[in-house]
Formats: sequence, structure tokens, C-alpha cells
Amino acid sequence: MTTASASASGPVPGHGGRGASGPATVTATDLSLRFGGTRALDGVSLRLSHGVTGLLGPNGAGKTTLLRVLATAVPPDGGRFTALGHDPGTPSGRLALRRTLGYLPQNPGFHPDFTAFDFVDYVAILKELTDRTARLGEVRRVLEAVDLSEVRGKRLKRLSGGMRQRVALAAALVGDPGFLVLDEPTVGLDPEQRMRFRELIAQAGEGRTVLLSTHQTEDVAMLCHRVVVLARGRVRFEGAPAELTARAAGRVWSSAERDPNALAGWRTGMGAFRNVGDPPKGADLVEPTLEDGYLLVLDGDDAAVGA
Ligand SMILES: Nc1ncnc2c1ncn2[C@@H]1O[C@H](COP(=O)(O)OP(=O)(O)OP(=O)(O)O)[C@@H](O)[C@H]1O
Repeated sequence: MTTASASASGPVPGHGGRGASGPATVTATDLSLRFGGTRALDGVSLRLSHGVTGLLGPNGAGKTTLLRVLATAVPPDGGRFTALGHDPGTPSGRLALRRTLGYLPQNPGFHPDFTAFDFVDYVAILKELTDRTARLGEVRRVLEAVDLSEVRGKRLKRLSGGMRQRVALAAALVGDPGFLVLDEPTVGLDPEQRMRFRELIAQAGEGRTVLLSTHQTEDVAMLCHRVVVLARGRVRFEGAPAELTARAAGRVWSSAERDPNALAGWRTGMGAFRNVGDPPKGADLVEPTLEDGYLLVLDGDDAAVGA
């Protein structure tokens, strides 16, 4: 298995097999989970393979809940899934899966007085790396992989938000997991940090199954070989990013005023309105983006929230 040990500089790689879809490594069937009257997951079925799959969806779509289920943090009420050949429905399968899982939760819960090294070492201990020499070597390796060797002795409260996100990624990479679950890891990063982070995730996706939840359609366009769109606890789309973009072919147009018949419309930096939906006759059609396809896959209400 390739590890994420390359330098963090340079462009985001179009890593091997980006457009391909290999054999399924994670298969979920009809997953459901309710919180009181809320159906956070309402019959989610999907298949993941090696490489980075993006998970898009508006606020409250169920993304974090799905990631928590797949990371075995919470059991589903219904349905099942297998990951890397393990069935978390059984105690032994759950333990085996946890041993090969890397999870970057939405709020990693850092102890601010830990140094970067101590935090990752603490995670390594929790991940049962019992041989001290091997464990410390692994901590150094993952901190090097995310380009943080130089600040490993700094307390977390003294690191920037972007550095802390990289510490969280390093913690998720401990033990070379086969399945990496990342919940909005690029949130709050500035554009340069986001590019560096995307490269790290792309590297992590080589030879691994990575599921990445994000609100950034550019994250998906730049590093994912597959994309799943979730809304109201259901899968609305599963396929290649180019297929999602293609959904908007002939359905995006520019106009001087907002088109009231458009499903969604917004003013661009150039002052014109960009509309998605069913264009009127003679509309000034423009090239679609993945975001347009995403908005079209969500219907009216969801699109308003998801934009
Ligand atoms: N522990 C909980 N108790 C009650 N309701 C919950 C709980 N966790 C999630 N929910 C509800 O389940 C639904 C899905 O929430 P979830 O956090 O999975 O969405 P999300 O797509 O990750 O949203 P966001 O993009 O805002 O992070 C929401 O309606 C949320 O309020």
C-alpha cells in the first residue's frame, strides 16, 4: 500500500485511476438511522472503491451521520455495510474494521496543551501500536507525511487552523489504514492551505479507500474519482464527477436579470445572473460546472440550502 509520504509541494496530482472505478471495498445497503422524528439516513446504499470519493450534500443532509456509521462510531437502525471484507455488525468484524480505519471527525477534539507529536502519539497508543520504538517511528512518519515535522514539538494551541487540520489528518493516517473517513477536512482553510490539503488527501487515496465529506464542489472536481450526493438522508446521485457535471449540459444560462423560472440563480462577479434549470428558448447557454450539476441533482428546496 502506498503511504502519504511524498512532499506537500507542487500541484494536485491526478492520481492513478482517478477516473476508474475498481472493485468495491465498501458496500452499504439500505442504511437507515433516526434521531427522534428525524430520518438522518433513509435507506442509503452505495459502493466505494480505492481512491477518493466525495460526499456532497446541503446542511443536515446526513453526511456526518453516514460517516459516523461507516466509522463504526454509531450503529445504524437498519441496513448493513461491509468494509474491506469486515462486517461491523459482528463484534469481531467491528474490531477488525476499527483496526484498519482512519477517521477524521468534524470536531477532532484536540487537547490544546498537547504538542502535535504527543497528540498523534496518544492516538497511536489508542490504535494499539504497543511496540514503543515502532510507534514513535510511525508518529514521525505520519507527521512527515503531512509536512509537520518541524512543528511537532509545538503545542496545538500555538498552531494555525490549517496546521491543526494536518495534525488531525496525521492522526487519521496512523497505522496505514485501508479505509479513511474524512469529515469536512478542508473547512476553514485558506485557498493555499486547501490546495496543500487536497494534495495530501489525493496521495492518501492512492491504494486506499477514502470517503471525503465536503461542501466544496472544487474539492470534488479536483481530487475525487467518484461523488455521492446526499440530501434528506437519501442518495441523490452516485457516479463520476464528469457525469454529475454532464447532468447540467444545456441547463445553465446567463441573463441580465434573475430568471424567475430557474431552479437556482445567482449573480456572478461579472454582474450577470447564472441560472440553472430549464432554460427559456434562445437562452444564452454557458458551459456547466460540477456545482451546476450538483444544484440540479438537488431539487428546489435542497438547492436553495445547498448552494
Ligand atoms: N445526535 C443527534 N441527535 C439528534 N439529531 C441529530 C443528531 N445528529 C444528527 N442529527 C440530525 O440528523 C440530520 C442529519 O445531520 P448530519 O449532521 O448528519 O448532517 P450533515 O449533512 O453532516 O450536515 P452539515 O453539512 O450541516 O454538517 C439533521 O437533521 C440533524 O439535525
